[in-house]
Amino acid sequence: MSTSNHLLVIDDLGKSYEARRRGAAEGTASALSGVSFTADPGEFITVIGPSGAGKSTLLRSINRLIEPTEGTITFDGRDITHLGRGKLREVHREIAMIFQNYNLVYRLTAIQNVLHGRLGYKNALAGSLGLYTEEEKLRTFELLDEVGLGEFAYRRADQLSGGQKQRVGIARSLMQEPKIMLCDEPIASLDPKSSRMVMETLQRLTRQRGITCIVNLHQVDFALEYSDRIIGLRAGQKVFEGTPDEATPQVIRSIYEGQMDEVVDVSINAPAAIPTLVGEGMAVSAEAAGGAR
Ligand SMILES: Nc1ncnc2c1ncn2[C@@H]1O[C@H](COP(=O)(O)OP(=O)(O)OP(=O)(O)O)[C@@H](O)[C@H]1O
Repeated sequence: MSTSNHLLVIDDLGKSYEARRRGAAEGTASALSGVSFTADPGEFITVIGPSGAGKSTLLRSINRLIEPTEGTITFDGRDITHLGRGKLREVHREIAMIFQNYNLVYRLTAIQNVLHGRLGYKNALAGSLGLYTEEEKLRTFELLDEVGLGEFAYRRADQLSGGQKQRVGIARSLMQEPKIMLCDEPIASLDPKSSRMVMETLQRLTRQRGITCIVNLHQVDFALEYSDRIIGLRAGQKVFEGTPDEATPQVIRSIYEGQMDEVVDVSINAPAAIPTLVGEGMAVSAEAAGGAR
């Protein structure tokens, strides 16, 4: 596969875990196998698939929070698959990560959390003493404004709503000046209205700043609504890659084969795709339509 011109090239990526459960035979279990795709600047890509399909494994392998056991990851023209710790730390500045549980320090204010986005640029002493430049401090205000949280700058993180916490997480990741944002189920704990705000914020960042977003989602409707491209995983393998228009109800059904009860339809305003599936006798959890997993 040519690595030229793409921001990210994932080639034949695989991950096997040691299977050493009590009573089970020793060996390895494949969580991800032969996954290849590319991502370009400013693209909004979602990864969908049933529980256990390998979505988190894929996302976390890209920045090597999980070490892949096969394949290569080329980021910005550089093979980072086997990069040592020091060099990887430099690369991590440009690969931000957004987590389902926000990963904020709750006793600190929104601003202090956003400043933490600069830690990757500081030595250990400056980081632990919280030595930030005036420019960096000003930047936190701008970024909190940008995600609609200017008035909450001095609010402790534990006094923010879930959607606000996630937007602080997004502002913090922007402090890194990333080229790519990996978002692992960023809206799984949020109600539909907050989910929409977070998705709109992420989409705006890709459009306006040319940041690439790769987002793991359970909410198929949101994937259809916000993505430039959708990747479907099933049992660790890529079984679909295409535009939302190409992700027909039939395609969605094939990705979730036998697990349609996991399809989460959160869209109250545009429930176009899922009712078609329900109409064909597929089960969609009524509880799931509330947006939480
Ligand atoms: N640390 C681990 N050790 C062994 N197996 C693991 C480990 N982490 C994940 N797995 C397995 O790898 C497979 C893929 O898991 P992964 O969490 O990537 O799926 P997922 O699509 O993100 O699921 P979910 O939507 O439920 O979060 C699953 O079968 C899971 O049990």
